[in-house]
Amino acid sequence: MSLQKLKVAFLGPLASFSHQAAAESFAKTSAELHPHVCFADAFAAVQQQEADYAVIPCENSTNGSVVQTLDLLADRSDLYKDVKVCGEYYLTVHHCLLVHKGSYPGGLPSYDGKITKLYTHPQAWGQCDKFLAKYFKGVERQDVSSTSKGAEIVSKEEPGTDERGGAIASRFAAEYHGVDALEENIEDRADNTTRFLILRNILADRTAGLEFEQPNVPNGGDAQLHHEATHKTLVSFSIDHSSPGALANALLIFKAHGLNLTSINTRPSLKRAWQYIFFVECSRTPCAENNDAVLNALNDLRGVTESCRDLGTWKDQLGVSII
Ligand SMILES: O=C(O)C(=O)C[C@]1(C(=O)O)C=C[C@@H](O)C=C1
Repeated sequence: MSLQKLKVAFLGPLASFSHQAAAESFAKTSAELHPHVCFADAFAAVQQQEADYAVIPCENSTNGSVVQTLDLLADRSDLYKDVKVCGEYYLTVHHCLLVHKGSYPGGLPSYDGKITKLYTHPQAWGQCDKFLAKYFKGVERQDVSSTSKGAEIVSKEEPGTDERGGAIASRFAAEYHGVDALEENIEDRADNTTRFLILRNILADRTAGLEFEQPNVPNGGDAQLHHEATHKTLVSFSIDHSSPGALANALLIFKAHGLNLTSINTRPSLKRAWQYIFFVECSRTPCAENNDAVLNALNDLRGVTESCRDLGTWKDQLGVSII
């Protein structure tokens, strides 16, 4: 293995939640963290082996799937054919409403209703529904490339203009961009958590032997040491929509190989309206008898699907089972 530091790509600018997830998940290594302006650039960096890993959000416990990530995993134009998932990381996400420094020294009680525009990443709106409905009903919302980008925009506002902005981002972003938090913990649920996928290039020798392990396991704690983690696998496929039972047949294959289905997502195929790419996640507790279960299931799936792709297997950071 080369002595060069590991390079980890994430959605920037610095102080995004992706930055936090990348820093925490690679805390035990002396990895270099590289911000990218969009998820696609982080995927491309891994495909081109400019980065060893990318840390990409895929799902939030309050607001569901990150569709931008599913679309990149769908890889309809074969741009990221060597990119696979090798790990996951769960980050508790606390949002703040950030405003230009000094604009409301009295915090939320001193707010005069004059914010005309809110900025954040599209995923964050649905995580703060209740707070936004209570204080910012009808205020224009502008999607930006990340929560940290929103904080940066607010930090650069010219004071004294009619346009006043607010950004939804982390306390870390407030400190990094030098803006104030009008209110903290504005997420609908205190347990608001985003799951990040760790991606690597399967052709890269440098990362082949490394197994990703979350340093601060959310529910397992010490018990994890005495238990065998389950493994998760992500597969995408498309089927012949006109054939009755095509989807049922594909799903039955997972059962036949002892793979437990844990989630199903879809995205439009973009070949024909109302036809889909299916994303199936399944899990198994590794043992001698099921070592080849994923391989065999994929072989069988190829027989009943139009296209099928193995998107990787990794250690489940939540589920533990007794050996
Ligand atoms: O905008 C950011 O800070 C990100 O890292 C992206 C992202 C996401 O897409 O889910 C990450 C965590 C939060 O759920 C909100 C936004």
